[in-house]
Amino acid sequence: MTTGLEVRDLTMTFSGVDALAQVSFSIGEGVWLGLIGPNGSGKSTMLNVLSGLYRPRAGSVVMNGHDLQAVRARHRIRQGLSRTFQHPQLAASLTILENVMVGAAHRPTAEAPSPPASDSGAEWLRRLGCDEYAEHLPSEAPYGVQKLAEVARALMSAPSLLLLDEPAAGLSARERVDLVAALKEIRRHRPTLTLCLVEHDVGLVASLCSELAVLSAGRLIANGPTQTVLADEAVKVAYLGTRSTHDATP
Ligand SMILES: Nc1ncnc2c1ncn2[C@@H]1O[C@H](COP(=O)(O)OP(=O)(O)OP(=O)(O)O)[C@@H](O)[C@H]1O
Repeated sequence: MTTGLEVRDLTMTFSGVDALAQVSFSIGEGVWLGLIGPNGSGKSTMLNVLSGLYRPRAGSVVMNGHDLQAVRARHRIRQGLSRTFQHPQLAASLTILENVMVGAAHRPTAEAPSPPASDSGAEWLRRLGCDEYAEHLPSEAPYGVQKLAEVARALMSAPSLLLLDEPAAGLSARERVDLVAALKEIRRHRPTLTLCLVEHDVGLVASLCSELAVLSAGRLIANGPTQTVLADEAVKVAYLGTRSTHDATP
């Protein structure tokens, strides 16, 4: 059985226009892949297809050897696929810690029903540097903490594949530094976690991901080791809109 994620010939069409056109790539188990591309290139559409919110017109998504086509969005989490959203979707009436604990209710059946103490909600909040807000409501916490709380909630479901949709969007420079530290902490504690990171901050992506996949107008224009992809002429053109001596490398 192949572990990790395999995306084969995915096509997603809105009103006759391909938001994704025959996109194929794979992410090996434990690999962190950055999915980048200009505005409107199809990154969020890809995450929505992977998480089952959108049904593709063609193609398949295979995770750890299982074809997810017939698996509904809400059941994919029990198969080990978890995600965050660009704008954190936390329950307003629950504390940050209570929100994080909600993730434990969606652990895969193969996992212990309740996480070990070393993987408790409080422990993840501490690792991600936001434990001081554990008992606060989301509205009382900084935006960066709300975004990290959503990541912690996703981790509580014990995913083998985590999809992060623009975790740095809306964060201050300081919060971005904290985010990178928090994500590195996740890698330290979950070395087998496979991660797909959608993000506009290419420097941040390059500091975390060993591989990149680049979308442009719904097509995959590059995929491979981070530094190789960033040196690719087609990638520079997609980002800068012109062939030039400027460097897309952060
Ligand atoms: N629900 C939808 N209905 C119609 N068109 C859509 C829908 N979602 C996305 N699109 C279109 O699909 C294309 C890809 O959009 P998508 O949001 O996936 O791009 P993106 O790379 O995530 O962009 P951004 O970086 O700005 O978030 C765009 O042309 C967009 O207008």
